[in-house]
Amino acid sequence: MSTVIKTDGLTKKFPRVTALDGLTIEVQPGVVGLVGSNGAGKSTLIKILLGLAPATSGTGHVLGLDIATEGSAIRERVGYMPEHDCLPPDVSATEFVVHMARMAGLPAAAARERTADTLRHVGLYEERYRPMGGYSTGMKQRVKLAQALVHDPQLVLLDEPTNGLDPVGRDDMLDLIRRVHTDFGISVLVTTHLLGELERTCDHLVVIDGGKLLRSSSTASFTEATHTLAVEVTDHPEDHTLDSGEAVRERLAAAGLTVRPDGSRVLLVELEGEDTYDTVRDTVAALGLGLVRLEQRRHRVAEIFTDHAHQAGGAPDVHASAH
Ligand SMILES: Nc1ncnc2c1ncn2[C@@H]1O[C@H](COP(=O)(O)OP(=O)(O)OP(=O)(O)O)[C@@H](O)[C@H]1O
Repeated sequence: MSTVIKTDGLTKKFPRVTALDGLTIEVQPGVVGLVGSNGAGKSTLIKILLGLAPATSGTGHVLGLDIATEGSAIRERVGYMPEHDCLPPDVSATEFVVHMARMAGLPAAAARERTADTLRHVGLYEERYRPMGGYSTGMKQRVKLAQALVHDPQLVLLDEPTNGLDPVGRDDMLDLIRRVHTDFGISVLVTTHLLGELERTCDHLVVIDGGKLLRSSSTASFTEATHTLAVEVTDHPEDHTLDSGEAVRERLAAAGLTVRPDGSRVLLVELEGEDTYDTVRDTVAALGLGLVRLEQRRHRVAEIFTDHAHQAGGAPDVHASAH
């Protein structure tokens, strides 16, 4: 596997703010998430990787090409989906994507053929002949994705592609992004400030905050199992005055386990060994209660920000998504 993106000490200073601060990352082929709160430096990084803006210091390579000197060769091989709405309202998706394909150097016939293919791939059919001003946000995002793919790039950089979409639209867009890689073998770098959504879509996550790298590792290692059991119990079938969560908590604590409540009927129990499961099951049964859930908790990507905020003394403004 050859490295897709590599930066070393990449720094971008604006007069008032340092948008990237000595960023060193390495991105392998696949679907990679670039996660960070608003203002973390994601869009700045993308523009520098495309050779559209110079770095203040540091170096970077995209598909082995130097961002400082080989910007146009990078843009030939890389597709870019910008964050903001940038579609002319009076032209149709077909006209626009054909135009972008011609700009990328495709001959007229190939541009028309590739446009039809990519618009079909992103799920735009009859609507593709209508002016884009009348499109929904989801349709506009699809056109933006199609124009990033039309010249058959090796890598696409997608800046907040789920922005403005409702949960269903978001899931559709994330499925589409996953398929860009599985169907065409194109590598993807996708940015978001919504943490949960990328857990299912990406192989690898790069988390940045204030232009600095917080963590870069496989999605699996972000969500690895913890040593905590989540236990959820039912109410007592007859005794409605019983606080079932509290009753279980007292008995488990008396049995020597470390327990803390997490909401009214959920307890987090430190896993001491395999027999912790049996102790929980027996305790719940002895109280005449039922178990709704008994499972080993997984780390959420969001926790990296919480952990970091504890160390740094402030919480970055990152939103956990509804997933
Ligand atoms: N052209 C510019 N001139 C001055 N400051 C800039 C410029 N572009 C970005 N910045 C600043 O650099 C920082 C990083 O911005 P950037 O747009 O890269 O963040 P982001 O993570 O993409 O967030 P968002 O999703 O809100 O765009 C911000 O503080 C921003 O205000």
